Amino acid sequence: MKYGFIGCGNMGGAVARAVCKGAGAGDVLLANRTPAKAQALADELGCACGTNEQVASICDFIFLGVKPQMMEDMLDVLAPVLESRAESRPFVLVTMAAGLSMHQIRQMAGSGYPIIRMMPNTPVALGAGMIQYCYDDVEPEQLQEWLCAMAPAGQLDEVPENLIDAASAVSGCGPAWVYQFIEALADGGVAAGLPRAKAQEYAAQTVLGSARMVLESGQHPGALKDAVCSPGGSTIQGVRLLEQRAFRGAVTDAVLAAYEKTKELGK
Ligand SMILES: NC(=O)C1=CN([C@@H]2O[C@H](COP(=O)(O)OP(=O)(O)OC[C@H]3O[C@@H](n4cnc5c(N)ncnc54)[C@H](O)[C@@H]3O)[C@@H](O)[C@H]2O)C=CC1
Ligand SMILES: O=C(O)[C@@H]1CCC=N1
Repeated sequence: MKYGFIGCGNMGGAVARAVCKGAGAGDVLLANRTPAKAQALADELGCACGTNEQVASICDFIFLGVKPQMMEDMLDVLAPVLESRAESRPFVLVTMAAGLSMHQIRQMAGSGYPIIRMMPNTPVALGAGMIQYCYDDVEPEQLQEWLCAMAPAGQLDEVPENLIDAASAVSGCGPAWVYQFIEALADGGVAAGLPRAKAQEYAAQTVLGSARMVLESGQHPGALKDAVCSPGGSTIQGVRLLEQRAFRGAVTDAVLAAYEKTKELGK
């Protein structure tokens, strides 16, 4: 079995979904503390389900999808399993844990195994994720194989490890704040008289289309904003109000608060 997942929650489950597309479900093995959760996802994706020990024993890429605070206890149990196979059947650890460095994961796993550290986000579930990654001691063929398996997850960007925490605070956490914005935009529409379902559709499609404009036009977001604001029109009144309420400063501070907390998780 090539790809194994330990922890199939919101993020591990979304990545497993992508890898089933990229590598084929027949090459994927899922494990979770509550086995029924892994079983339900395995049934849906058409892949296999097993135990942490099985993933650690037989998979070539071992995705670690548990919370950072649970990583040490989880790996403590698996360290002897990893050690006993390392010589005969090498493997790559793949961590997605916020705040934990490759060095820390290796210490917890018991040795300096080849490792990929990635920072995905939940839109990975739809193939629309943003994933930063870095690695150490991984063979070029192994990396290529991993990149192929991960391709259906979304945009992959290699970065030095010292940028992962900052990236996590933008694209790892960012979906939560975008959902808050969509909810608020829809609430405004409902307040102005739109039915809820229409308000939500209009808000979400607006965020999707605006994001595509930024990515595909290459224009600065400020210039794109200016193109919406007619002189003496309605939009600039909303811009004025959001500036009064320190909208952009609040978002920037949210990123920095998340960045500081991410660094704390690694201590
Ligand atoms: N949720 C997100 O948007 C993102 C999460 N991450 C990272 O992904 C990792 C997982 O986070 P989530 O999926 O959000 O958490 P989650 O709580 O949804 O999923 C964690 C899963 O691990 C299972 N688990 C816990 N201990 C276990 C053990 N000893 N053995 C096997 N399974 C075990 C839990 O039952 C649960 O299903 C974390 O390290 C987090 O930092 C990274 C980027 C984004
Ligand atoms: O909130 C968290 O800790 C995780 C890391 C990035 C997104 N969610």
